[in-house]
Amino acid sequence: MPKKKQKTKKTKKPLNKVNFTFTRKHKVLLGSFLMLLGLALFIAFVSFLFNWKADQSTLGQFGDRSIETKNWLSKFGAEISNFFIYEGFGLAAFSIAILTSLTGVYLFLDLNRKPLQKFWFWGIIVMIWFSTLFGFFADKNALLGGIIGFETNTFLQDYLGFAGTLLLLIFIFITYLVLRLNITPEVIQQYFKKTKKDISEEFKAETSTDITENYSEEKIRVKEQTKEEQITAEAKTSTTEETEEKSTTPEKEKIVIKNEEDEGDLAMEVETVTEEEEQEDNLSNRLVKDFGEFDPKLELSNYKFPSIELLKDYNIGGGITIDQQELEENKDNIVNTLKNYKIEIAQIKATVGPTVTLYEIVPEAGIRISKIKNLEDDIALSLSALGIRIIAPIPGKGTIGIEVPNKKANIVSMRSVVASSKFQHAEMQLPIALGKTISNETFVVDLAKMPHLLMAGATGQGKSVGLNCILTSLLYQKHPAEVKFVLVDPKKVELTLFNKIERHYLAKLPDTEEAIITDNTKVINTLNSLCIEMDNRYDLLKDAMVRNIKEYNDKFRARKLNPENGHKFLPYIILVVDEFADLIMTAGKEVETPIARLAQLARAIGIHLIIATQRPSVNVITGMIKANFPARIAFRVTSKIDSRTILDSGGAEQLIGRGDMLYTQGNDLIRLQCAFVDTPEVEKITDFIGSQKAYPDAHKLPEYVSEESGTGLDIDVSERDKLFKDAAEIIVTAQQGSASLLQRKLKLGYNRAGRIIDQLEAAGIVGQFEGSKARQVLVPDLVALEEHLNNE
Ligand SMILES: Nc1ncnc2c1ncn2[C@@H]1O[C@H](COP(=O)(O)OP(=O)(O)OP(=O)(O)O)[C@@H](O)[C@H]1O
Repeated sequence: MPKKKQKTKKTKKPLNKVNFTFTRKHKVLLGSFLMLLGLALFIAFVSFLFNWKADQSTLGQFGDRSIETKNWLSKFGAEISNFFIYEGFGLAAFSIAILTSLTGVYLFLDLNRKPLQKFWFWGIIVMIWFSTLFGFFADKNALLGGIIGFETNTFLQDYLGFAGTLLLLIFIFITYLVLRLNITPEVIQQYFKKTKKDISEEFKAETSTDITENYSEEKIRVKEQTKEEQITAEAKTSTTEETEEKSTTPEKEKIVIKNEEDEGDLAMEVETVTEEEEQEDNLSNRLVKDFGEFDPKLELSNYKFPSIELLKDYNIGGGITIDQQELEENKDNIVNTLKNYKIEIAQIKATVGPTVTLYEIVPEAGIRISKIKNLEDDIALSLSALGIRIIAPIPGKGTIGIEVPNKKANIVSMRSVVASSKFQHAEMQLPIALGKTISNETFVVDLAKMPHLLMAGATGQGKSVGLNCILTSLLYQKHPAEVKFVLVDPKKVELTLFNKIERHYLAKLPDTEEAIITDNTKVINTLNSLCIEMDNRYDLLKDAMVRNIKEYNDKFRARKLNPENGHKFLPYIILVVDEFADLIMTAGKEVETPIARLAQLARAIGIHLIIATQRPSVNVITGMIKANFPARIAFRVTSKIDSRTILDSGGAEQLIGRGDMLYTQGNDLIRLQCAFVDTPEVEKITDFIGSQKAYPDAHKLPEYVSEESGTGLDIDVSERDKLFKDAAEIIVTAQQGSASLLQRKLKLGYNRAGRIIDQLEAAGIVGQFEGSKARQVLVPDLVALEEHLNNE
């Protein structure tokens, strides 16, 4: 090492002309001088380019003051420019001016001198190189390369010829790039990769804000990602992408840092590791770039949503109409009745709704609201009208509301609510246009936020219409890829129309004929199957490190989840049970348990329940069910008790039927007129959808085999599951004895996967159940497995 140091020192010595024992003042002076000298040279050189011919004759007569030169720096300029440019290096001589100024700057600012040496060294090389190169064109313009350039060029050409000289110059150029600028093929490659990444990131940031939201989560996830996942992720890419993949692996970048402080020119190589690129993120970027975001609708990309024309317009004559006389009469009636109870009114205001008119009363000061509340029944009697509901006080206002039904109710058509901008522009996951409020506003709710709905009402009060209204709302907003219905209809008539859209929108158990479930035992299987689906979805969400279905699907769309690992786009699943009472009476706990389980847990994974019943008695709507269904709809019921069961308060018994309803999502009661959609309208919509290209089959729910059909541990070889061998191979390959692995890889239900694991245990392939840990795999590899199975 010391030898090397000495050597380099020697080579550099001639360049180091500045005496650094100078004091600071000297340096400033010399620095300023050199800066200005450099500038003077520059000016002189530029001027020389224009005036050299004119000044040619004046050269060599420096002493003769009478001879004038055109150079901007006169005689000095002409002489020195001639020396450096014409007789020297040609155009490249400009580097002398630059280097002189630069030296001045270094001295002036008292900077480290090491870089300066390098500037001079490389500056002179560049100068000679350029002048030699320009020497090729000396016959065209002698100034280009100067005499030195011309001479060097001719000298080289004499020995190497034209091609040889050119090749030598190219070699020197490469030497410069490599040694001076540290440009190597890897650096160039790295640069392009980085630019590409930057562009795609920019693109990504613009197109998907959600992705940026998830970025930090994504980062954590990628860090925690197992090696196995990475391998499978990579395996997914085609062979052509493979080469690209290799280059995206974390890569060591060598940066040569030359320690300027060091005596001599000892270069130190510092290995820095470039920021680990996020494998999956990167892969997903590339996939998105190549194929675009995953589009769940692609398979039915030509699907057309039903048009609004399919719905009937019931209010051809315009909006809501009410008789002025009826309004006056009702007002007088209210005022007089209250007067009888010594309640004076300060103000009264009417809001006309589709079915009822709300009279808002401000009582005179000093009248207690509780008094009015207590007189509710008497007032209703005195007004002798059906369906009066008193709201005392109206939440959020200091007024009392009296709702009086209109003599002639206006139908709120489904068409009007579907066409409303509130519904059309609803930024909701599962928007439902329920109907109109008392002030005639379209009422739109998000089923995903509810997250489950309990619906009750005596027969003939509008329940079925209500269900159709909900289903129609979703058909108008959601593509078949985004939502699937599981319909349970013990009455066998209400929902049959939806059979036509089975292969578009319905989900069913494998190996069942009918998608709409009318048989109670099938309901139990379906509910349990939904529980399996729920568990599976939770596994997927956990694996994807997301909290809910929306985030999951966003991530899947952005191709950040690998389908090879069982990931898929998850449609919302909406379970609709018409006539729940019937079901719970016949099946009891067997139905209640999975329903309660789903209601408790399914919100995050996109399974929502809508349960309707005629009899809202406590043995139908049990505490457990009620607790998990915060959103309720009550149509007219026959008794206050029923109203309490469904709404936790009275009121529903005073409704007027025909779609008049109360809606609550846990706090306030909202009176709504349900939108009316008639069977022929539903038929038109389902016909329209049904006539379009469909999926090959209804959406498959996971298989559920009831517990009773399960067998003990000492399973007969002949009774083994048909997928036993496949399962064994998966378990042995992965060396991980877990049922969820089988669920994912073989797309099985939990129970079946569990049974196969039991069979594997009986066969001695996996060890015993060890609580939360995965079972031990007792067979080391596939060859051993083959032997093991042959020896049985
Ligand atoms: N929103 C509504 N607007 C106007 N009329 C309605 C509305 N909802 C229901 N009706 C009227 O009430 C009738 C009964 O409605 P629906 O069939 O929905 O009752 P239901 O509660 O389902 O009865 P059941 O429980 O016996 O099936 C309808 O045929 C219709 O005439």
